[in-house]
Amino acid sequence: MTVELETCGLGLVLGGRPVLQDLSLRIGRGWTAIVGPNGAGKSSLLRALAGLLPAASGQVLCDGRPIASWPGRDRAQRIAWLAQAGPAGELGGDLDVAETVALGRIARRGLAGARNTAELAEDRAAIARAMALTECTAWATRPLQALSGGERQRVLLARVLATEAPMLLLDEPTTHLDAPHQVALARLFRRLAPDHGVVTVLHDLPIALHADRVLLLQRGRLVADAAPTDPALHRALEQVFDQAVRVGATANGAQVSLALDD
Ligand SMILES: Nc1ncnc2c1ncn2[C@@H]1O[C@H](COP(=O)(O)OP(=O)(O)OP(=O)(O)O)[C@@H](O)[C@H]1O
Repeated sequence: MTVELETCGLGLVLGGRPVLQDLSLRIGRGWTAIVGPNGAGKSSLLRALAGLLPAASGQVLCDGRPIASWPGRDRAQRIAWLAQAGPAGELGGDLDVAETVALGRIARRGLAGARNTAELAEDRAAIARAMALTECTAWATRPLQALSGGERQRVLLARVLATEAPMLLLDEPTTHLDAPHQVALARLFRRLAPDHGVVTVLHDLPIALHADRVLLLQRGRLVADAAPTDPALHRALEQVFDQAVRVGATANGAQVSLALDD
């Protein structure tokens, strides 16, 4: 199954203020990175794509139908959403790691869960696969609350992967991850990209520039939608980030450096 999300002239208003304005784009298969300054509207766009925020104007379509018209279970089987990492205390009470990952299967099947032994085997295999992909198998019986920030982030990613949804909307998935696990995650997104939509909000530009496509938001507007190799994107990034970064083309794509010198 593949899923296509589309925003048509999307506008969002939060707390009486416009947060997104007149945003039109289509997202299907491939890895799309959403970047931009704090408050640009990245998380709000992701939540709107997930059907979690109502449009003030325009609309969000999932496979051509308004996102709000999809029954919850059908939508959950198509789209999985990872929230921005919050304090540990906000997360599921006393659940252990395997139970937390298994919540991804409840999102897919509903509370009744597997209806027969074949579905139960599917659930177990999906949970094991997701935990292996994020390298958290060894912690299966540890309480989620007892993990470090980076370990917890990997478990929450595993929960999203366990849904086996074809469209993954991930808000700052690299938060708390060390460099090797950031790289592992970028490789995973590349591996998933041929038959999934993987949409990641990222502050980490070096990682974002390994996506297939980069969306640059500024003050609620889309200012660039381009391949990471596009020099116009590099110029737009330097401008939007107020010359605090320098972006240049390399043989393999693009390179980002921080402009620390005066
Ligand atoms: N519930 C809310 N009520 C009022 N304003 C909100 C609400 N949520 C977000 N905003 C505002 O909407 C704007 C966009 O927020 P959003 O979280 O989408 O930005 P972002 O690009 O993801 O930022 P960051 O990089 O800091 O995570 C911000 O100005 C924010 O203050």
